[in-house]
Amino acid sequence: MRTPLVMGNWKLNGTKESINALLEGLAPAAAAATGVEVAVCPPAIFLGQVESLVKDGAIEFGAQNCDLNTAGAFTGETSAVTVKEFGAKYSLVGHSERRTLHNETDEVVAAKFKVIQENGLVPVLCIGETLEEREADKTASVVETQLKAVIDAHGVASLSNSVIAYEPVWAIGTGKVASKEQAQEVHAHIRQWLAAQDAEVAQKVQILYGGSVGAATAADLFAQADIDGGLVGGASLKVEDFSAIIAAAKA
Ligand SMILES: O=C(CO)COP(=O)(O)O
Repeated sequence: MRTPLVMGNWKLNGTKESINALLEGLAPAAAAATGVEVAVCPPAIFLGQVESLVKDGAIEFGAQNCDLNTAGAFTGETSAVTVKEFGAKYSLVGHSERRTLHNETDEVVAAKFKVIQENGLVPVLCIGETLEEREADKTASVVETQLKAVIDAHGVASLSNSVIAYEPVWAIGTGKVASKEQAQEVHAHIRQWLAAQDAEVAQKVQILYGGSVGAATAADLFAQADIDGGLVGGASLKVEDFSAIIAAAKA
């Protein structure tokens, strides 16, 4: 059995005050969600603040991105070593906004995946197709290529200590959530494709769905056989919505 994981990606949002309020507000839902892991990924500058606010362990946290380098003359970057030092468990890698806005190729994503893992963090590998790719019937090949970049570089076993987040680009921030059937179809494909290479890894790895997950859609999505939770953007910034999404992950 895979543990359900509900993770908030706060992107470039939050103030000291709003993050205090958000974590305080989420505490009851996180505490009530036995058997569900809850995590948040704040902007890196807030990692220390989040660390000091989640001491009871009901909420884990992670970075949204780490640099390829862990120290040195890399102005403006975030080191996986530092993220780990602040007590984080996870780092996202390959989010579509990084791929698009920061030109992160599959090769860069694969290299970052390794740096994150080598420094004791669990990479959350984000993959997914654009609308154009979906309409051209390329969804399966796009996600396979994105996974293959990591497998070719580091072996399929490297995925056993990671999380995969399927985030169709057309569903991110658009309010157009994939239907439960659409999402399950891709999740099942990912798991079958992985199983052909390593059955154990395929059974173990959590595959999260991301893209306009909301309080109204979460339960149906999370009930699908191959959907192990969610990576939630906008709705994770609202106590009421994210609390309902956390509750929806409880079997
Ligand atoms: O990008 C996402 C999470 O990483 C999804 O964002 P939204 O939930 O705002 O669509």
